[in-house]
Amino acid sequence: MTKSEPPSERPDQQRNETYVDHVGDPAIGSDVSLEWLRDLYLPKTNSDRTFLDDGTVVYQAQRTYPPVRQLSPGKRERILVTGGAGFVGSHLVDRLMWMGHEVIVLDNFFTGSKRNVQHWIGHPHFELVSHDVVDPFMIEVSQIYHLACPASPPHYQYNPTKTVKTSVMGTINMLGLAKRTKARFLLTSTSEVYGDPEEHPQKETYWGHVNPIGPRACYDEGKRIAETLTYSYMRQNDVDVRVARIFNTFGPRMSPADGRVVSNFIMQAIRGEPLTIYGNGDQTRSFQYIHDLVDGLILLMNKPYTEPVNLGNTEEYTIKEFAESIRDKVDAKVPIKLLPAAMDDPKKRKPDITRAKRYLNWQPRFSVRQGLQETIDWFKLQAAEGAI
Ligand SMILES: O=c1ccn([C@@H]2O[C@H](COP(=O)(O)OP(=O)(O)O[C@H]3OC[C@@H](O)[C@H](O)[C@H]3O)[C@@H](O)[C@H]2O)c(=O)[nH]1
Repeated sequence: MTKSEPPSERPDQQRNETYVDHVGDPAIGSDVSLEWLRDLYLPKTNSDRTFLDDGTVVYQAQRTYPPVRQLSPGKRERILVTGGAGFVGSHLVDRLMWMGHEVIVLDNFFTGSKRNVQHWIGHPHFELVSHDVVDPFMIEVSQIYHLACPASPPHYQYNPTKTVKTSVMGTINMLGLAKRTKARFLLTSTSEVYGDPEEHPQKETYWGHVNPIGPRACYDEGKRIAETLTYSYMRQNDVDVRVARIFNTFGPRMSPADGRVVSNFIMQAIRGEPLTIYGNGDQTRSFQYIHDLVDGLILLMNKPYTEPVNLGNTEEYTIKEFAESIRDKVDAKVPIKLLPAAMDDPKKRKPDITRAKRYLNWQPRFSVRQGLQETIDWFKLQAAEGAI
């Protein structure tokens, strides 16, 4: 693999923050250099495609795959990742592949994209299956990371009944599979189970404040029942379970049409359009960079802790501050436009990560600043290639 330099602009150094160049945990073999990961989504050269002057693109068959660790067959897990072609799923797949495991991805490509995992297609350790988790799926595996579900508010509200079906039937199907194969099962739940929280920051012991009939309910309540199902299978059927409650996460491979705040603001700034704030911008969110989340998910899967665990960064911003910070970073001279507030939009959100620290020895390493720079670099590359 070619050794690449860190990006020329390192704003973290301006604030004397540490520049993260390694992620993962050597104790479980998930440690890897940021260079290796960056080569997958921000390659120095495009070895797999050529853009021609007539506006066409020629994709070439890849001759070599990214290097992966050698793992003895006894240590190699067969891992199913539902939603593995999505934003979070594809980064998780990259890391599991790096670790030397065998990975099977299920995705219905509603919000996921084949392009996110194209660098693994044909690899002897990798399989991509087009399948909707609402329908049962039979396979022999030793671990299941169950991610499949639209996660951005516009996507999950687009077809709310389908979102509920995905959470309920999809989770039953995957828990059934875990029960039959005795696979360890990890549910990716969400900070949205806390609703519009009356406790701040949110601890895992907080029961939440969710409107069961509002526009967000299909996702919030869907994930809450997915958690209920997970612990029912644990108590009733001895399924070995893990539950991660994921807080706002961003990074390369977020779909530009995703509709979440990070991708919206970056795309708007790059296009020179006003940044759209819903409400007055005083609502807060705490944003974590994708590689931190992946570290947390793999640690959780590999530790014996079965209660829900918050995974998120504690750096909390108002949406107004966040808009200004993205505008500065992209160096865009665009106005901010206030739009009506979204119904039931949580007014504040910040994780208490004491549990993750104690039981997983995990805490975020990336500053929002470094993560944003890498994400902006990625969106700019997509725009330059005409992909967005
Ligand atoms: O263009 C935009 C988009 C969003 N926003 C605001 O920015 C905040 C964050 O919105 P996002 O859509 O990014 O994400 P939300 O926090 O509402 O939901 C997210 O929560 C946690 C995850 O499980 C999910 O990925 C997602 O549901 C909200 O207050 C929203 O109203 C804007 O002001 N402008």
